Amino acid sequence: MKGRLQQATLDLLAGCDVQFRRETRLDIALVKNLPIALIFLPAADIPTFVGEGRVDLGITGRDQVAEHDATLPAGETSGVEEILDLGFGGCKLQVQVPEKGDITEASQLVGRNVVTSFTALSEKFFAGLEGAQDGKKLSTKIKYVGGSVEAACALGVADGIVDLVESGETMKAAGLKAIDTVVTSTAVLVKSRDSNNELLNLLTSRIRGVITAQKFVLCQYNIPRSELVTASKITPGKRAPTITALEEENWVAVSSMVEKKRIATVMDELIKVGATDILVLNIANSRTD
Ligand SMILES: Nc1ncnc2c1ncn2[C@@H]1O[C@H](COP(=O)(O)OP(=O)(O)OP(=O)(O)O)[C@@H](O)[C@H]1O
Ligand SMILES: O=P(O)(O)OC[C@H]1O[C@H](OP(=O)(O)OP(=O)(O)O)[C@H](O)[C@@H]1O
Ligand SMILES: [Mg+2]
Repeated sequence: MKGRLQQATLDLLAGCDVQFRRETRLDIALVKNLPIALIFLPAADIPTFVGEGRVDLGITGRDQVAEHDATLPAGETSGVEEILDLGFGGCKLQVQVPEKGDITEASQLVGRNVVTSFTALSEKFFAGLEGAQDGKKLSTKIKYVGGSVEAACALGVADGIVDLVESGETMKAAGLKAIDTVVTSTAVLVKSRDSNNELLNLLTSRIRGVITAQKFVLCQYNIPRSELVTASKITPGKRAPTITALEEENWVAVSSMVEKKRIATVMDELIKVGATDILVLNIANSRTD
């Protein structure tokens, strides 16, 4: 996880209490409080190292895993197994063409020049459009470039590109528009298919705990017992809400994990069914598996 995903990954490791000091210019670091080594690799190379079982766990983009898998011969199982969506690093791999051109759909690029860093996924995508069977030569010409893919159309190297889009600013600045999506991506935790050991499971469990904690808040409220069934449907919790009796007769206190992105709506609904004293608390960490 070198590059763009690095900071979020470092924050995640800190949340897991994985302690290490990385010497400048060194891409390997020994963890102080666990018998593991961390290796900082470019996102695109991680599926190869993990897939070959050289590294047990990896953090990279789902787009990179998909690109790696697309290079495998038909029928071969990938050595890379996705175990967790980490929620950050969201982006889309999209087909883009000049804004002021006559191309409006990807099929119009068939037989023309396409530039990308994701050649295997692009070949698959255009093979699909061409109805080409495995092994049949593609008429669309897919060329690899390592970076600044967005410059290819303006430089006359490509009629269209396949590149990542997050905010869309790069695309807009280069005078391009998206006409199709090849893959939607977020950062993922991957494991080597044949790796399985206690440390791997421990680390996975810690990472899952931190990610869950980031995704959820704890919602607490008081509600008349008569409304409990209705309220519990609004906040079912991860397993079930925790119910505590209040000193006041016929009232209960409820405490339940709620997805952060749903919390405003959940509070609106709770108010409607008679909940009072609604509190929302951040969760620093969690372990639910
Ligand atoms: N603009 C972006 N927004 C969000 N995530 C992105 C963006 N660009 C890339 N990513 C995600 O981060 C991963 C790694 O991207 P990164 O830019 O670090 O690699 P790179 O382009 O190969 O290297 P570099 O840009 O350092 O030359 C991508 O595969 C993708 O999953
Ligand atoms: O939609 P946006 O928010 O503008 O982000 C998308 C851009 O980010 C990535 O490039 P990066 O900065 O990694 O440079 P690179 O092309 O050299 O990899 C990607 O290849 C796009 O060019
Ligand atoms: Mg990049």
